[in-house]
Order: sequence, then C-alpha cells, then structure tokens
Amino acid sequence: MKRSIVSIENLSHRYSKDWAIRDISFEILEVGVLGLLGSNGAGKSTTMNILCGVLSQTAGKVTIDGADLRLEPELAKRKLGFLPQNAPLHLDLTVDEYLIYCAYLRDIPKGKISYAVDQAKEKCGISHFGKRLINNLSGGYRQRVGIAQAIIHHPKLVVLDEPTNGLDPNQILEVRKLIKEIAEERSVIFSTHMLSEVQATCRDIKMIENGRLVFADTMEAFNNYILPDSMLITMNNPPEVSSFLEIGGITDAQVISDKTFRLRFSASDAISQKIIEISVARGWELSEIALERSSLDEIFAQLSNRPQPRR
Ligand SMILES: Nc1ncnc2c1ncn2[C@@H]1O[C@H](COP(=O)(O)OP(=O)(O)OP(=O)(O)O)[C@@H](O)[C@H]1O
Repeated sequence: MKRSIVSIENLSHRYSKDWAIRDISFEILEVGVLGLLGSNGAGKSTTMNILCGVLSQTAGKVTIDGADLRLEPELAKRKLGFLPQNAPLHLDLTVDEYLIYCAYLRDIPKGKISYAVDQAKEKCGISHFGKRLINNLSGGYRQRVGIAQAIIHHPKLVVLDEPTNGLDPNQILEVRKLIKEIAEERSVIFSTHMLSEVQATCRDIKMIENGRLVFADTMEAFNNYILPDSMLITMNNPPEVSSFLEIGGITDAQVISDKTFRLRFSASDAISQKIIEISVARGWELSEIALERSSLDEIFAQLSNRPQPRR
C-alpha cells in the first residue's frame, strides 16, 4: 500500500479578518509529483507557506513524516526542501559557493558537504557549472540551482512554488523533466495556476478555489472529469438547427453563424462519428468538426459549486 509522507488536517488561515483557506485536508504520498492547482488568490501560496513552516496556520495541523510542524518545527523542517517562487539565489556567488553555503544552513556535517554538493549538482545537471557565477546562468539553469539547494540535504518532501514561471518553452520542458526525476525517490509538491503544468508533470492533483479544496484525485480522474461535452461544427448545407436535437445524445444546439453550430452532448462514445455519418447521409456537407473542452475557469466554477469536495 502507498504510504503518505504528509498529512494536512483541517487547515485554515486568516489574514486579519479574512479567511484565505478554510478547512483543507489532504495527504501527500511519499513518492511522486503532486500538483496544487488554483487560480490567482485561491490560497496556494498560503497553503505552501504553511506547509514549509514559513507561516503559522490559524487552525489545523500539518505532519511531515510523523513530525508535527508546529510542535516539532526543527525536526519537520529537516525533512523538507523548499524552492519559493523567487528562488533565494545569491547572484554574486558561484554555483559551488552558493550550494556549500546552503549545505551549511542545512546542517550537513562539514566532512560531507563536498559530496552533498556534488550529488545535488549531478542530479540537477549542473556539474559543469560549479565555478560559474549564478548571475551568468540562464533562467532555466538558475532554476536548476534553486532545485539543487532544495534537495541538497536529501529531504523526503520537496515543495516548489510555481517552478516553471518565467521560463522559455525549452527550459520549461527541462525543468519538468528534472522535477519528475527528483520525484522518483521522494515526494514533490508544486503549485501552479496553469492546468497544462499539472497535466504534464503530476500523478495526483489537488485543486483549491476560494480557499477551499474543490478536487483531490489522480490526474487520470481529473482528465476524465473534463472530457469534452460540446463540439463546434461547420456545414456548407446545414439543416434547421432543430434537426440536430433529433440526433440521439445531442442535448443542445446553438447557432454561431449561418454555417456554424455548437452542439452539446451527454457523455457518449463516438458522437462525432455519428454526426459525420448523418451529415453524409443527409447531404449537410460537413466541413469542420472540433471537440471543445471546458476552460479552466469553467472547471473551477463547476468544481467550486459542487456540494462535497472529493478527497
Ligand atoms: N499577507 C496577506 N495579508 C492579507 N491577505 C493576504 C495576504 N496574503 C494573501 N492574502 C489573501 O489571501 C488569499 C489567498 O492568497 P494566496 O496568495 O494564498 O493565493 P494564491 O493562490 O497563491 O494566489 P497567487 O497565484 O496570485 O499567488 C487572497 O485573497 C489574498 O489576497
């Protein structure tokens, strides 16, 4: 059975009088990548900051590998590595100098620092940049240095706040690959407001909206949840819009222009195949058909309105 490394129970936080997060509970498994998805202001950073011990919660409990973050903060924090949204890099140090400094901060015994630095550099693909000033590295490599400092003490949990923000497409692919690699032997949680980031990297997904947990399941379950439920069709010789409603499985038909319509359908296999066949049989001259997925905003809205969040 898969073991969890982090337990978050009924976590709530209030800044002055407004609640930023309310009654959030979930577990994080000891291996793999978990994505924390939410729109701006949803409560991601508040949750991440509490999880890292940077912010003390108003109510609730966080346990990391059995250590209560509030009661045993030092023990709990030894088990985690953190890369905040703005990586805490010293641009005027070389990669080696910076990682040695981080190793001291992490209380790694003097005799083991050099080995720890080499291992972290190797894991993050920056061994050849040891003598390079961080200021002279590209954004993608700076982010690798940030991840190296987060894993230098072999934490069981690594927390990454929007780790691909501001990177170019190639750098994003490289950092995603690195995140997956470091998650082969530990738990990684990262926050993002981009669905594509979570879909590309994560096994599990937690979604928060307006401070509440609105979805918690596997990425596969999430992808099933957002299966397309409408399509845009264009026909050179379309029928009356009401004709579409006579097709089994079509629940709504909307006129977009003379020749283009949006059809909504109930969960049904091969509905587009059916439309194509009927269109050919009746001479509607179908020229284009495209399935539409819900936008992230629609998904957030749907999930936020659900009565019971799924754990
Ligand atoms: N220091 C603070 N004082 C008062 N309110 C705050 C503070 N930090 C965050 N908030 C509020 O708490 C709520 C949650 O904010 P939080 O930063 O956790 O969201 P987020 O999901 O990380 O958003 P973003 O992606 O924009 O960083 C928001 O309404 C925000 O305005």
